[in-house]
Amino acid sequence: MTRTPVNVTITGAAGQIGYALLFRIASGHLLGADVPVNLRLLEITPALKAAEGVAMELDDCAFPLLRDITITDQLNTAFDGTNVALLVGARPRTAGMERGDLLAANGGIFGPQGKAINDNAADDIKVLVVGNPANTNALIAQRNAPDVPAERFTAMTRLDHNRAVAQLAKKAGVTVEDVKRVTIWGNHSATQYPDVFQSVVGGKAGFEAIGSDQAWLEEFFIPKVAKRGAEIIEVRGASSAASAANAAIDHVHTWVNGTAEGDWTSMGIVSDGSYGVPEGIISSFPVTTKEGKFEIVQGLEISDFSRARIDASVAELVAERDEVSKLGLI
Ligand SMILES: NC(=O)c1ccc[n+]([C@@H]2O[C@H](COP(=O)([O-])OP(=O)(O)OC[C@H]3O[C@@H](n4cnc5c(N)ncnc54)[C@H](O)[C@@H]3O)[C@@H](O)[C@H]2O)c1
Ligand SMILES: O=C(O)C[C@H](O)C(=O)O
Repeated sequence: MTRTPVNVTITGAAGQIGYALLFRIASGHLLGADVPVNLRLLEITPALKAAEGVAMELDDCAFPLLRDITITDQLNTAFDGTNVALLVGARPRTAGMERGDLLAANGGIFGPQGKAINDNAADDIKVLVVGNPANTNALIAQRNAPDVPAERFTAMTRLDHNRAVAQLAKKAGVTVEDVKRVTIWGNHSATQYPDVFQSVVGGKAGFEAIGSDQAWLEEFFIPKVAKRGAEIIEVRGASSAASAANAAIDHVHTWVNGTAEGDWTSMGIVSDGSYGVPEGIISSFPVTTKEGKFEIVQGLEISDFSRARIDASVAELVAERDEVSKLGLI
């Protein structure tokens, strides 16, 4: 194999999502079965030993595509020549913490990481932020990387997208491949709006395919998808890990390799003002991707029902942006 390896940096590499992610990256699921990778694992100092243990297991898999593993607690080393950065490690919310405290704690992580990406990463860097609050953490990183094109910073709403697809397929009695054009709008939080009105399910308009069941949509589907993260925490006793890692793989794979003809995906991206979402915030939109670039799907008709829900989630993002701005993080 003669291809130059792609440098992939994973922060929080010794955590739950890291453990579910690394083996799939090393076996070719992120970038393709013919793309060799170098892995850069960034962890906080106390977790370096655990990261070494994960690296030992990666070695023991003898993955043909895995060329090199670097384990470090140094930002400049972690992002040196990085082509793809998966920013997973974050400060979780703990008891008694207000939103402002959480944003400030994460600002201390994502600001310096953005700067290190700015100063060290490869010219074609693509960044996916998974660590919560993902949209605003991505905004902080992006604003601290003024030399990197803003569109290279994205936040993960693919897990929400996949959750919506799965619920729609179940309701309509079709397979997940038969569910297309679902959109997650807004924030990766309970205010997000999973939109079925543009979707195509089993070849029919999505709303028709769910029996035009408005009550199911409002009382079951929307809260089920928007609050699924909390439901997983309650039932599993820990936040989603394998499904989050799977969504991160899907997000980058789709970004690099393109969306299927006639379909789209959902990504948290810097708004260009489309659909009335204020320019500059990182909000989820319907996007198509091709050759490593994405475009917002334009011209969708937005009903009053959808508009109110998009606006509510966007208002939350604006409030988060204002808060991190007040804290001097952007
Ligand atoms: N966007 C989504 O859809 C989505 C879904 C699931 C989870 N998440 C979020 O992903 C994050 C990680 O989840 P997890 O289950 O892997 O958590 P985890 O606690 O198991 O692992 C997090 C890891 O990050 C490391 N870390 C903390 N600060 C760091 C820093 N400054 N630099 C490098 N590493 C650092 C920790 O040492 C730990 O190993 C959480 O914020 C979680 O809420 C997001
Ligand atoms: O970690 C969380 O708070 C939940 C997570 O973002 C999820 O959607 O599963």
